[in-house]
Amino acid sequence: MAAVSRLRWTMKTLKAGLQQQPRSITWTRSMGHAAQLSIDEEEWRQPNLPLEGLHSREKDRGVQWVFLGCPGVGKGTYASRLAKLLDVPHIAMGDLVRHEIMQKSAMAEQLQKIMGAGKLLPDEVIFNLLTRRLENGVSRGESGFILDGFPRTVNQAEIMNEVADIDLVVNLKLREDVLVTKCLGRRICSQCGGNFNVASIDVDGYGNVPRIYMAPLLPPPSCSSKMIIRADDTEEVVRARLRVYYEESFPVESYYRSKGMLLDFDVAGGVSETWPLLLSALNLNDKGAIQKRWTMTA
Ligand SMILES: Nc1ncnc2c1ncn2[C@@H]1O[C@H](COP(=O)(O)OP(=O)(O)O)[C@@H](O)[C@H]1O
Repeated sequence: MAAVSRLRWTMKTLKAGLQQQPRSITWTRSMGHAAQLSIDEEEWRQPNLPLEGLHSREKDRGVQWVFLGCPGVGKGTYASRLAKLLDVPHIAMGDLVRHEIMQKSAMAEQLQKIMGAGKLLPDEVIFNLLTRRLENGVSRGESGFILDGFPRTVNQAEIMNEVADIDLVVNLKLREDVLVTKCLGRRICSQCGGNFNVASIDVDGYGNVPRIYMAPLLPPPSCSSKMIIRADDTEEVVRARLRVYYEESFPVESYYRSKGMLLDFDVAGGVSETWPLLLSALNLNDKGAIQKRWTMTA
């Protein structure tokens, strides 16, 4: 019950946060460009995450985690796997937006246009969709969440911080040339909604950047004739989304890093290679149990 009332409270405050937005939006604009950020060395220290405490602090609720990272980095893939493992819902903001567009609501056309240009949607819309999704979850008895694609601006992170305890923020990282190839290779089954990727990636390393190999993730025969490509996965729009990420979302990494909540994680290759490394970085085993006390150091 504690989790339910907390979420209800969260929803109320999210709405209140929206009403206060004009003030915060001004603040975000002045912070909204990576070039204006000065990152001091303190911020780059690795966090001492209270991962074990996370379970003992509130035994009656699931984890409340956030996944950050550029388009194509694999947020959806790893967030959904972890959500299954930890028995919490995977809430992908992009999916909520696409679902809203499919409902052909009054604002669908406008949303489609903004999304099709690779831009961010207004916070009002985002909080509205998120609030609705969380409320539905509460009524179904859900507890905890892994958010993917939210928050994407410091303003969103600030409001979220006021209304919910985020336990951990996982920041997935991958070199940009691979991100673009991955986005262009994305395919979705129009029937079952499964996500696949036809890109075969094998790029040499340079300097400190390691070689990356990722085998394609091909659909089963039952899906292969039903593959569709997201309208915003063209090269032009992917590059626009990356630009938006660096300007608007990159500061969110610094925001959480300075709070000691951010876990940076380099995607090492395909799922079979990366997944065990991610579990290990999160101190989890493949049954979702905590392996050992979190001892991350600087
Ligand atoms: N938190 C958010 N704030 C504003 N717009 C969002 C947010 N999340 C998703 N969107 C919109 O939905 C689009 C698709 O999001 P998503 O599926 O998460 O794509 P990506 O592959 O870029 O991570 C974004 O380009 C943006 O237009």
